[in-house]
Amino acid sequence: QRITTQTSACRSGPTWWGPQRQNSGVRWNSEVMASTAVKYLSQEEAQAVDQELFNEYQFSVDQLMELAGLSCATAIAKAYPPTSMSRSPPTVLVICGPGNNGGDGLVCARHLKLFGYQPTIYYPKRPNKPLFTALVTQCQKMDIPFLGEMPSEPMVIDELYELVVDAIFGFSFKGDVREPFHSILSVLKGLTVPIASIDIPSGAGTQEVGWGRLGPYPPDFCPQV
Ligand SMILES: NC(=O)C1=CN([C@@H]2O[C@H](COP(=O)(O)OP(=O)(O)OC[C@H]3O[C@@H](n4cnc5c(N)ncnc54)[C@H](OP(=O)(O)O)[C@@H]3O)[C@@H](O)[C@H]2O)[C@@H](O)CC1
Repeated sequence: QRITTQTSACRSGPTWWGPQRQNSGVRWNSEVMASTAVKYLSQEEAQAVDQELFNEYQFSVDQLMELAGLSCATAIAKAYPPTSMSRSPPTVLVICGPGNNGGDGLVCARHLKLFGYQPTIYYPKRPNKPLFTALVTQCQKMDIPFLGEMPSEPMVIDELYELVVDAIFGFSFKGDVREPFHSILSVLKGLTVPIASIDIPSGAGTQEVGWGRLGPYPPDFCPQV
């Protein structure tokens, strides 16, 4: 079943538990499994999958975040191979938000570095939790720089980076975007370099399918586990 209700989270393939699982309210029939088309989950469905993985399958957030970040870096490397980019190594700006979507971005940056990219992270609002401080330390130990300020002009980002990873908000975004993220999204809207949004385009949480704050929704490229 193609899921085309409100606010959707992008998935690059069928979920791993097979076509018969229906606990999350998402049906995967053989037609869907055979299809290469992208499928979408509503915000509620994505949150239900999240709860199922934590509660029923007893995954930890660290496990899922590592898989999510690695999967996103892998998808980016397939869509934008280092050899296809003009710089060597290709420069990537990873913008991380205050929740788990931002954590996915930190993991993604670490794996992008291993895949031959040169990531730089902007992480303006950092939760004071061991998981996130550990992820920051791991990036620092890999000599991934953190920006003190977001460039205020889209043109500056276009000149410095070949790709931007949007790891600002995932499926828990709601309401109107608050600062500093409102200004950040305004800058991102003016970019010409590609934006890879993790899970969903940030700010799309309450938007109808068809239009997100970062542009047409679904976007061209939106990796997830
Ligand atoms: N399910 C899975 O299997 C896995 C899911 N994973 C990932 O987790 C993501 C969901 O993570 P999440 O629940 O932490 O929420 P997320 O969207 O990152 O942001 C929450 C933060 O945003 C803030 N905020 C909200 N609205 C705002 C506004 N209008 N303006 C400004 N701020 C606003 C809010 O702030 P608060 O309201 O608390 O002040 C809070 O700090 C999911 O999309 C996927 O990427 C993987 O890590 C693991 C595997």
